[in-house]
Amino acid sequence: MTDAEQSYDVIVLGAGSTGENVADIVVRGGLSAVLVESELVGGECSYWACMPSKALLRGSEVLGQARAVAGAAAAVTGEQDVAATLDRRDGFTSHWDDAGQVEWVEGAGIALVRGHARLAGEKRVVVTTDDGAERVLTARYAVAVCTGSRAAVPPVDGLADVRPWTPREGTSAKEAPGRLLVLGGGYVGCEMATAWQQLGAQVTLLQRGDRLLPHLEPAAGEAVLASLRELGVDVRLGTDVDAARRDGDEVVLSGSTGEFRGDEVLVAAGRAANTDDVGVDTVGLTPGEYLDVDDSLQVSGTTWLYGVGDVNGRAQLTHMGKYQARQAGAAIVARARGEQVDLADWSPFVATADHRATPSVVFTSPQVAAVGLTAAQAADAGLPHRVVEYPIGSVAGAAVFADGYSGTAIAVVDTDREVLLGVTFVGEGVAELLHSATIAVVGEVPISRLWHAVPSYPTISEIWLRLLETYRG
Ligand SMILES: Cc1cc2nc3c(=O)[nH]c(=O)nc-3n(C[C@H](O)[C@H](O)[C@H](O)COP(=O)(O)OP(=O)(O)OC[C@H]3O[C@@H](n4cnc5c(N)ncnc54)[C@H](O)[C@@H]3O)c2cc1C
Ligand SMILES: NC(=O)c1ccc[n+]([C@@H]2O[C@H](COP(=O)([O-])OP(=O)(O)OC[C@H]3O[C@@H](n4cnc5c(N)ncnc54)[C@H](O)[C@@H]3O)[C@@H](O)[C@H]2O)c1
Repeated sequence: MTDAEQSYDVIVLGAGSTGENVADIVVRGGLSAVLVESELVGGECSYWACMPSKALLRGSEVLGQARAVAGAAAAVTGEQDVAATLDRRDGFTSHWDDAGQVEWVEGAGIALVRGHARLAGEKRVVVTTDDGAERVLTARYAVAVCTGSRAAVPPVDGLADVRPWTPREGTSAKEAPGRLLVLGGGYVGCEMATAWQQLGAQVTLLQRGDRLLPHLEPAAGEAVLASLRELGVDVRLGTDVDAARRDGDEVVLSGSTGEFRGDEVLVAAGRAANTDDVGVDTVGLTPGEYLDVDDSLQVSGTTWLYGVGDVNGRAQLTHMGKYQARQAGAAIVARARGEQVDLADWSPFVATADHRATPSVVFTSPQVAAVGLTAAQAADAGLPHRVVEYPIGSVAGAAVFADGYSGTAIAVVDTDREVLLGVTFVGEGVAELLHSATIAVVGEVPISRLWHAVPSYPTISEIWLRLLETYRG
């Protein structure tokens, strides 16, 4: 080590929600850690993803829920104050200032270096700081790459040249665009179309294939499609966009179903791994690819390198990145102490839930809350299963929640073991129901025991009872 080099037990590349948690866990475990961040401490979730997008959606959701209750609806006499909603969004992002998160990092005893980090061989990282200087960091035990992901711009002719919005612009725009084209009908496309249409834009959503939210139960995409159309969004399924151009101030997309014009286009077509400029080639890996990791988040073929969060492509959700961070952090600490790390499913060192029980919520109206396997995934996995479905609107709690409540619950039951493989709820306000399902799936609670988990009356949770009764037949 030269004088200019600094050594830490653990180096963490990227101070998003994942990297922050890896660093925190290893420091709590008695190791020293340094976080390297090239942009804002807190990463996408805080500034350009979860928090601003949910803030953009929440006002419209509250208004919709009030309008769905006779009596209360009479009080909704005005329109949403869009400027105030955008101000509230700006508050959640701390006006894109990370001072609060930096304070947390310092308070947690984690060192912070600002700059662009690149691996430079085993356990060695070179950071290029904003003034162009280089700092060399070496790790005694481990390096965790938590550099996340960015919007993937699909190979559509001319798309990169029309300066499309990515989710960054889609969540941080200072005003609603007049006409917004949304390319992609997955999580981002459905949420952002729901948000901006209700904040004054005229949205056209273009999605290839025959449904929205294709990775979820078909009922989810159907309900969100109906609600987007009711809001006035022009949804075009079966539209594979293959060319883009600017025509004066307009952006024009062409696809298999015609030509579409707007003032802006939001690309919501999936993510790409931030591994293209992180020096992974210096340790024998291919830049641009997701990091291939085992269940303790250790990069295959190494003993010191970890890939945690969006960068491994396993489950690109903030809560799953933080879960992986807790598991990887525990594994790093144990290995540093020379302890054996148990790689069996559900051990304290592995992220088994990535495969078996990933929960997610799409914050559209209705919401889609899902955990574990869909029916199609259970079939693909060759698991013996039965699908049980029930309309949530028939439950007393739902009828009280909103007049004419409409929703669906779907449970996928493993018929050999009589446990739940997956559950999906589609309806207003179902996000908070999801954790009950996650506990049932992770705990592999037998159906016979779930009968004793009595939901309170009159809550939407009574849907559990209806699902169990339907399964029993
Ligand atoms: C519009 C949108 C809405 C979303 N909403 C939700 C939601 O509601 N709930 C949910 O669970 N998930 C949501 N997600 C997904 C969620 O944002 C991600 O899963 C999460 O942010 C990933 O965290 P991460 O720390 O792994 O990566 P990031 O948050 O991407 O953090 C990586 C960090 O590494 C830094 N970095 C990259 N390269 C380098 C380098 N070479 N040197 C130094 N630093 C580097 C980056 O600047 C960044 O700060 C949403 C995503 C989008 C796009
Ligand atoms: N609420 C949440 O938890 C939340 C919200 C937003 C994002 N996220 C995370 O971010 C990830 C990325 O979201 P996303 O919506 O960008 O990706 P996605 O994979 O969910 O959806 C992208 C969609 O774009 C379509 N598409 C791609 N190229 C196309 C083309 N040329 N023409 C027409 N359609 C095309 C695909 O068919 C796909 O359905 C999600 O998978 C999720 O992990 C989570």
